[in-house]
Amino acid sequence: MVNKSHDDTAVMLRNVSKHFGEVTALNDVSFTVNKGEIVALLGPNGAGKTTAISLMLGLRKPTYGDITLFGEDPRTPASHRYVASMLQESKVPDTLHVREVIELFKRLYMSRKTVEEALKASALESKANSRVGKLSGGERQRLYFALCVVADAALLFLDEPTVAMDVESRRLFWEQVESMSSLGKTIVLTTHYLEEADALANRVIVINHGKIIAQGTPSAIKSQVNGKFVRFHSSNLKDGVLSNLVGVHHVKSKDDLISFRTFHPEQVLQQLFAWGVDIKDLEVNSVGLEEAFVTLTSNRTEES
Ligand SMILES: Nc1ncnc2c1ncn2[C@@H]1O[C@H](COP(=O)(O)OP(=O)(O)OP(=O)(O)O)[C@@H](O)[C@H]1O
Repeated sequence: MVNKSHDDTAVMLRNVSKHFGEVTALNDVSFTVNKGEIVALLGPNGAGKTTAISLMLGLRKPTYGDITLFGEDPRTPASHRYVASMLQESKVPDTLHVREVIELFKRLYMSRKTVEEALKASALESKANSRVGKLSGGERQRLYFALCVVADAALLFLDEPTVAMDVESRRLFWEQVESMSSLGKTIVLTTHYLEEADALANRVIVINHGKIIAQGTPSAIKSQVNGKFVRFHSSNLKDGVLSNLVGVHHVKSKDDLISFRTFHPEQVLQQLFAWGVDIKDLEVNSVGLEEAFVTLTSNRTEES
């Protein structure tokens, strides 16, 4: 039984599990997405991200648990008018022209957005009269995004939306997603580009083996493993010196370039200086989201 909600919740999953025979793709997952939020689902291959999207879209039925979109069951036609999606297996007929497909979606969603606006948002103006079958992989992805733009739906599900896009297209896509969010659209995306989640998402939900293992703002996720990367050149650092220091991890050395991770860079460097280690071109950087993600999903624990 689904409860109607009239609050700020756009998406709600409560104790959702999905089994495919012996495989547990999602295991007791609960989260909400508020109206206007951009939430990124992150996780390694097979983590359960696409399964979560397909359940939220009502394409599959959860084995256990409840899901609502704006208080409605996603499998009821009523909820479909709010939603547009870019899925990994998206397809449109190759023989249609780009402009025709966008026009078709505009009519389907009875949207007031214009075809020109969608072409511009996806930088496809010059391809408007090309057949879909002639588009490159990246242009095809941009077409699927143009369909989301023209649909003008309140809620967007984007499953690995920037796969095959070049750097410039990806930047344009980020700008467009941000501007849609500023207009109050709610966006749920999956991505393997962790810098994308860092750049775009208000909140990141990290999934591994069908379970949520962390969630929060990108900086909160990073702070869960808030060590520093230290890198420098040295001509006289002896092998094994760093590995024997307490709180120094992942020591790597190649020729005279040394790198390691630590929660206490000041103390470690002070010690090295005191020992007369020659240190040049020193860099101390915060751990990026990518590193945080790898650490979280590989279940490594490190003492400080
Ligand atoms: N239709 C299906 N039948 C059987 N098993 C499935 C099915 N769909 C997904 N799975 C399994 O469920 C698990 C989660 O898959 P899912 O596609 O949701 O992962 P993902 O996080 O989206 O991965 P990727 O990043 O590779 O797209 C995997 O073990 C997958 O093999």
